[in-house]
Amino acid sequence: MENKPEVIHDHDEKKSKNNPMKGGKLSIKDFEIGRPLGKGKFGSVYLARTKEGHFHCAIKVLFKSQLISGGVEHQLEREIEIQSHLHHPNIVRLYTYFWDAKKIYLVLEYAPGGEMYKSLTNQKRFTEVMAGKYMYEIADALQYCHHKKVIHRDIKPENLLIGPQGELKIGDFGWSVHAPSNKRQTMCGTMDYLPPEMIVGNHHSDAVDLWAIGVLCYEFLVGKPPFEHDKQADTYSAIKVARFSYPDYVKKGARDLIGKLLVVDPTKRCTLQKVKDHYWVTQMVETARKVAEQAKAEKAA
Ligand SMILES: CCc1cccc(CC)c1NC(=O)n1cc2c(c1)/C(=N\C(=O)c1ccc(N3CCN(C)CC3)cc1)N=N2
Repeated sequence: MENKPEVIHDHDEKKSKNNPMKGGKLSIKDFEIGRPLGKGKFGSVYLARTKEGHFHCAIKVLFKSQLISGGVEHQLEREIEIQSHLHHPNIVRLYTYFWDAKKIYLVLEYAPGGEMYKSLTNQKRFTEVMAGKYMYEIADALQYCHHKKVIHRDIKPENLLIGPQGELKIGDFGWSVHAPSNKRQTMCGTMDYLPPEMIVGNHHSDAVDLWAIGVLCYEFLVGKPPFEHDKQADTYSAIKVARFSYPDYVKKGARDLIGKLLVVDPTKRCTLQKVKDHYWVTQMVETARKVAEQAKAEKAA
């Protein structure tokens, strides 16, 4: 049976032509662009679908000029390098990217639930069940990242999205690095999530993400972060000694978990496995599962 390279080659050629996510050189012409989904500092994100196969995705359009004036082009390179190799249900997939003369396009997984911070703002604060379920999901995603030696370093509601089943998805790896790192970039935006070791300027490890999910859990339950103060100096001094208080409605289980994450000494913080196994988290995940099951049963009835 003679070898038929041209047939095999054509077959591959057809596959990559039909499925633009595979192999073929992509351009914005391969997509139909839908409504704008969000606006960020360096660009906007649009709902999109491939012309061939109608594959739904989100395309983030970044202007080269803005990246250069922001001095963040290598940060984008790192973000692409890191996020394109992460495959986890609670992390937004970066399928591929391409560029033209003026712009860079990131083809991302579409998260139809929208932005976590808007959901938190609209609801003021989440129920314990939602907060506990989100804590399990983000701990699972970060455990996967840390296992691959990736530290996120910028966990906060603004970088989180909501998936088709209401699940949390980490949407942005702009500040992530390969561990261990003592990279000190000029931080922009809020310092509410900064851990003591990043303020004092020491070498920091993946434990910075443990601190951040402690702040996140508090903000999910209370509607604002634990160290928020009008004056930046007050925020810093509260963070350095982990000084914060709870409103009365925050219950024992949640206080126990947060208290094990917001620990000044990074080596003493609760591990991600212990977060996933924490009695409050497992209780909330189980309740969320039952509520979802009940809702599905009612829908089917
Ligand atoms: C440029 C945007 C940006 C800057 C910085 C960080 C991030 C990550 C969060 C991003 N977003 C980003 O990369 N994104 C990647 C994404 C993505 C954003 C996204 N979806 C949405 O943004 C979205 C927004 C609203 C929405 N609806 C609102 C109204 N509801 C009634 C129905 C649902 C539904 C989906 N899917 N993949």
